[in-house]
Amino acid sequence: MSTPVKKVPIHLQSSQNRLLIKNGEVVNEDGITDQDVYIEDGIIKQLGRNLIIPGGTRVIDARGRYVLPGGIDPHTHFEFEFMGTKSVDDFYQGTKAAVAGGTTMILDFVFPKPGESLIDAFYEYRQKADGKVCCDYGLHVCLRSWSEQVRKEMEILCKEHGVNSFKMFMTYDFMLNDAELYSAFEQCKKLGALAQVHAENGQIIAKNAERLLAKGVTGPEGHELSRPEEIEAEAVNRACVIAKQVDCPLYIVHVMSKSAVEVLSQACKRGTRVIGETLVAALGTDGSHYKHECFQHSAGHVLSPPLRPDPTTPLSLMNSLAHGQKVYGEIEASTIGITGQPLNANMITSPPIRSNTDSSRLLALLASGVLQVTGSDNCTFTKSQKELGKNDFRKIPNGVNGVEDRMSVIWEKGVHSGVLEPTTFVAVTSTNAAKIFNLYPRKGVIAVGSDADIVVWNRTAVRSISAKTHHQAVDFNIFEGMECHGVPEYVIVNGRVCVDEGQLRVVEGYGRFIETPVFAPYIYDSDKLNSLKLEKNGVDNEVDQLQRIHMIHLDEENARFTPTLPESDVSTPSCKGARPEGQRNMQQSTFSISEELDVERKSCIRVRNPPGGKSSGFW
Ligand SMILES: NC(=O)NCCC(=O)O
Ligand SMILES: [Zn+2]
Repeated sequence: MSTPVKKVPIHLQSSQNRLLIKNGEVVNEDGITDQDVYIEDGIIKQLGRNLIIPGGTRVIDARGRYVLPGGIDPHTHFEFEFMGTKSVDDFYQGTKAAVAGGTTMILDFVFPKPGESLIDAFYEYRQKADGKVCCDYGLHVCLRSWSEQVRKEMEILCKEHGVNSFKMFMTYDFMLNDAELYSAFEQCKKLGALAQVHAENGQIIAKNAERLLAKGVTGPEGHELSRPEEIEAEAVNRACVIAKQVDCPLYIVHVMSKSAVEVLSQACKRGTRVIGETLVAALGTDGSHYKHECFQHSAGHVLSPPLRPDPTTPLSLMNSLAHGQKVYGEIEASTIGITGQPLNANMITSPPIRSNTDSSRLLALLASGVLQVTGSDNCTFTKSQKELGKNDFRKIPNGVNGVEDRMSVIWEKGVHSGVLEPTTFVAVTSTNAAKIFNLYPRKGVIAVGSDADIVVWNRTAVRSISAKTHHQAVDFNIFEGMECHGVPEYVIVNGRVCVDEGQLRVVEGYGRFIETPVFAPYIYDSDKLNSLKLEKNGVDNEVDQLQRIHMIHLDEENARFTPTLPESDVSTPSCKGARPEGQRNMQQSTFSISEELDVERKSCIRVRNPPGGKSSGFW
């Protein structure tokens, strides 16, 4: 079977396009600067004010707006065959919705059928996705069993197909047992890949569910009752313990509860190398919906692990995201000496060694910063699909929306409400995912040489979320009615303006599969990442810059330049496949979006790294 690599028709390529985003404030994870951004051939070529640019360049006036790296959603399940049905957002509708919300790259999960080879399943996903995606995408691969064959195929996927992460489940009928997890983690470590785990104790859930059903609890409330917080926390702890035995970096997907965060904190203190991802669902809403009298409403909120009834959960998770950033930039390694692993030498900053009491306090802070990434886990089922579990909560297809609303909801609940800095928002919605999955600095940052995946963010505009107006295929939205300050006014995907003054203009098949090389420096060698000096406030020194940007890719293969298979296997999406939602001549003249939102202009960097530099590493 050939690898389905596609070429975008020449008239849809962005290579000839030139774009200047003028007068905005560029927000990266480490600071906010007043900069114009000049883009050519889908790449950021210059940053600064008063740039010299070619005539005929389209200009977007971003006065009063933030200019952010496009969102990276590390967790989606488009057209996923699961629980006897298939999620309704496919790779077209799902990535279209992503772009509408300011996300310019997603990572989905290859899920093999029972007994199917991982490689075949990977090819099938490439075939499903390549002709449909409206933005760039990458793939994690799920392990639904363990065998020698799986071990070998993991190696092939890493070495030949640009996969660097494998997800394992501790629940569902395809869960791995502890010994199997141990072996899979060993193999991840050997390959330089990242082990991802869905942490819930599946055996206990099954027993709890039987008991609840026997008592007559059949509705969606039984879903959460059968999988309380400690079921999640126990599995998180177990995954951490197993990973630590083989010193394998671990990524816990969808951390949904305060108990799970607490366990993660403890594991960090013991030196486990663990990254926590939480979901926009958990940050934006809670488990009170399971008590709703309408089945469609409560079932519409069913996902695993479930939303938590404790109403303090969303804010607590948001605080953990906020701490993660602050702490990693501020704490001196020698202060924490007793932890061993969590901090690396690059975190050493100027403050003096503190007292033991201070040390404990900082240690506690460090431990609380265990969440670094936000995903959507977008896995959408319509109201009628959710009816599959009308008489038995175990059969309600698990999953909710989020790919479109992730950025707005996290801005609203995080930045607008004063918990997150805009820089932290960028870190947890984009940069950290880019680093963890070895996409940085191609993705996740506005720097010279990076892909032009950019959002012009209007933080004063307000929109109301509704299933009636969202761009997803699903007929339900867990954030229905939420008012969000923060609207993506322009979304630029690889240099192409795909949201233009709020109008969605995506092209089906425009996105590319992006390889994720193994041994991500952020995970395995943060010294290397820290040695990278990005040009974030200067005019292009193009050759040097591009060399620096690409040097961190240990595997020199770069999906942008190198198709996975020979040219003969390259397939081109037909005209049928290319579905422009509206195109625009990017050479058109300058226009201004609004003068009235003009903010105080400042010509210098407003937010800086802490003295001594801010670490880029997690441990
Ligand atoms: N999370 C969820 O409920 N659905 C998607 C599949 C999974 O990640 O478990
Ligand atoms: Zn998932």
